[in-house]
Amino acid sequence: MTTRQSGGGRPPRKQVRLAARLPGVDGTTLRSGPRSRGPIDFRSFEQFARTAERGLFDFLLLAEGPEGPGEHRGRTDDLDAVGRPEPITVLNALAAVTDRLGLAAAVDATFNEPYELARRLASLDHLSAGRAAWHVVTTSDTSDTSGPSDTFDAPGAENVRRGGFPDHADRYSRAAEFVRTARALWDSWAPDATPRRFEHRGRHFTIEGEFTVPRCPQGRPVVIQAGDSDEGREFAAAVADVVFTWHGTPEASSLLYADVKARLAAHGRAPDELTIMPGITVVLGDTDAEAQERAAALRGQQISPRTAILALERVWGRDLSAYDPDGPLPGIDPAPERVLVQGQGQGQGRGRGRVRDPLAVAAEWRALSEAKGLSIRETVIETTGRQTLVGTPSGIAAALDVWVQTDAADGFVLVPHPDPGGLDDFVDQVVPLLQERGAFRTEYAGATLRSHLGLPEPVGRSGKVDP
Ligand SMILES: Cc1cc2nc3c(=O)[nH]c(=O)nc-3n(C[C@H](O)[C@H](O)[C@H](O)COP(=O)(O)O)c2cc1C
Repeated sequence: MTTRQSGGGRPPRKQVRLAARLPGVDGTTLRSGPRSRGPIDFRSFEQFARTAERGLFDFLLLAEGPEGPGEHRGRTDDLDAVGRPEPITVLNALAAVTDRLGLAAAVDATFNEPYELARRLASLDHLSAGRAAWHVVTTSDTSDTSGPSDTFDAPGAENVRRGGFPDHADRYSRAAEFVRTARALWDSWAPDATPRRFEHRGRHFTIEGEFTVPRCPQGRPVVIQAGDSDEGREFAAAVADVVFTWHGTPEASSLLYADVKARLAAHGRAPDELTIMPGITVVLGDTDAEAQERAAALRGQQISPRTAILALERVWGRDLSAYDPDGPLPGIDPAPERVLVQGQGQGQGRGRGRVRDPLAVAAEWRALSEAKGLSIRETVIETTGRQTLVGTPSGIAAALDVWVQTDAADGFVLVPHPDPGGLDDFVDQVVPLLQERGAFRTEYAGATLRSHLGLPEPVGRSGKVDP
């Protein structure tokens, strides 16, 4: 949202939105070290949530995918969360140890059902007194290791798939109808707190009855969207309150920002009814050089020799286990077809498959490796990293503020690498500087997530929706 705040005689200033994301299936989080308790321990979630609330963040987002941990030729990826709890359940527990922080869960609109999910989200909204959000995800049917490393893969969705995997457009059409149906259910209680019958007949769902959860404190939980395709952006413009993106440079982000905001008018919405928040990873240091050193050390930890070979095999589509990670890239070309590395069943590792355009990615990697004299591992480190901002707290506060003031973003979803503790430095060192700049709140003004985001409470309607 583009609320502006004036303080200390300064002109009104667009406010930066902040949120934090804890990955589910993942390829970037470092859970090693003496303080790490692993991805299933509630205390890890609690620590993260308390830090985000101390930083006055709008919300904490728990990522999720239908797939199990990323696996390749029978071995689980080094950095994947093996054993992770179901996000909405965790958020219900977090509601009891936080007061103001918004609580957002990624839940797939391809594999769930509106009545059940609407109930679970409305229940979370009641238990948290108005802090629930739903990140509506649809799950990709391909992965692309040249982009973010935690893409979400259909091949891993066998554990929940019913019949064939729907194509891209169908997934979005189901998601749009899913959200409309869920909203009709949330709206189905009359203002005098009596339930009314709902009825929905559509292409994907035909349901009727009475919704069992009373109208929730926010009216409707906040809706977050992240897909980047044309359909994904249209879907966001039609239904989302927040867009979460991976466009991690101001240039890329401002293009997306202008595009998505321009789509709102066709849906009868104003630009500030949708908040756009790129996911960013920040590495801090007392000096720029120290921050760079720390960033390099983190990348080295993330890309072990084994992970480097694995990333290479996903591009080349061949068994490259005999290659030395500290040696040069393979002279042979990637396998041309979309066949996958031999080994498990059809040969595809779960969770992450082959990149979209292997020949182009291989050519890019080779060019980089030759130009800079990089080994396999160094090339993977250089090409798959996602450390958006590396620098001093003041440099980073200034950069974030500029992104927001120039409408390249409305705010950011922080995705820290080390867990736990990855968010503390940002909250302790960068948040106060954003506050000094008059670009970030110094206290929560309201109690609900809608109020943090400046969104009005929606007006309840009848239980009928258009298909
Ligand atoms: C920033 C971002 C975060 C995402 N987070 C999740 C997630 O937590 N779980 C999931 O299953 N899919 C997630 N997705 C996948 C999207 O829901 C969607 O399925 C995918 O991006 C394909 O749609 P598109 O072609 O419109 O981009 C995410 C996508 C993006 C861009």
